Amino acid sequence: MISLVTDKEKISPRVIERLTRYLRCLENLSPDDYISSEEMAERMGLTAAQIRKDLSNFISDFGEGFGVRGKGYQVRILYSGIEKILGVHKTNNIIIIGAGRLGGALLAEPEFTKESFNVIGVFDVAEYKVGKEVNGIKIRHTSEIEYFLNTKDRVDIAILTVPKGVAQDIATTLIKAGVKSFLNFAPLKLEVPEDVVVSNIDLYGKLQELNYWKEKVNQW
Ligand SMILES: NC(=O)c1ccc[n+]([C@@H]2O[C@H](COP(=O)([O-])OP(=O)(O)OC[C@H]3O[C@@H](n4cnc5c(N)ncnc54)[C@H](O)[C@@H]3O)[C@@H](O)[C@H]2O)c1
Repeated sequence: MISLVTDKEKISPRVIERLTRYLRCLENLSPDDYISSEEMAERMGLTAAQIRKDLSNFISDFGEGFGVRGKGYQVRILYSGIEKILGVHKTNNIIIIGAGRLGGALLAEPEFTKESFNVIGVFDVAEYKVGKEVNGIKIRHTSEIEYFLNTKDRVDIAILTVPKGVAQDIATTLIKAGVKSFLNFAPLKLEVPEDVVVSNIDLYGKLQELNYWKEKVNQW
């Protein structure tokens, strides 16, 4: 229905990050309402120009932008458009490797029972965890991964919540079996081929960033 990237090469990761925030901003609004870039900017602590610039990277299937002159963006259209850009309007099958503290917490997250991000498998090496269920999903032994990937549904994203020392080997095995996207929590840079994407989550790094900005704000 809506939204094509005009030129993927030009889209920076920052724009994609802001798109996910736009979705969060829109999801509490009435779908039939319109919202201006100024109102969105105020709600999100951004500038209206930034929002307009981000959204101008994309066009609708009708060859138009998202906004309606004098009215702003219709919530429903902008929301579904951004979902389409991000690919979250379709089901993404996820596996989690490492059912420890972090993996267990992610599994308990209700977002992962939604259709758009659907956890279809969880793997761990600890025998005493294998066979247990978390959030209705049975933990399988890591040795079953390759069989699982060859026989079950397509896996779109693998989340790595394993110790640093085993993460690369696991990623390599998964890549050989066709997994192309990783959300990596292990504190190392995964070596992956060009056609594989990795998003690293580093909470400690975020705290350091925050600390920098906290100090800056105190100086202003
Ligand atoms: N990115 C961040 O901000 C952040 C924050 C906390 C932890 N971490 C990292 O996330 C990872 C998990 O942390 P945690 O606190 O959940 O650890 P944890 O020890 O509680 O869990 C790790 C799990 O991985 C399993 N495991 C070990 N080897 C495995 C293998 N070969 N195959 C499958 N499973 C295996 C263990 O049995 C355990 O259940 C660690 O690498 C940690 O450094 C990152």
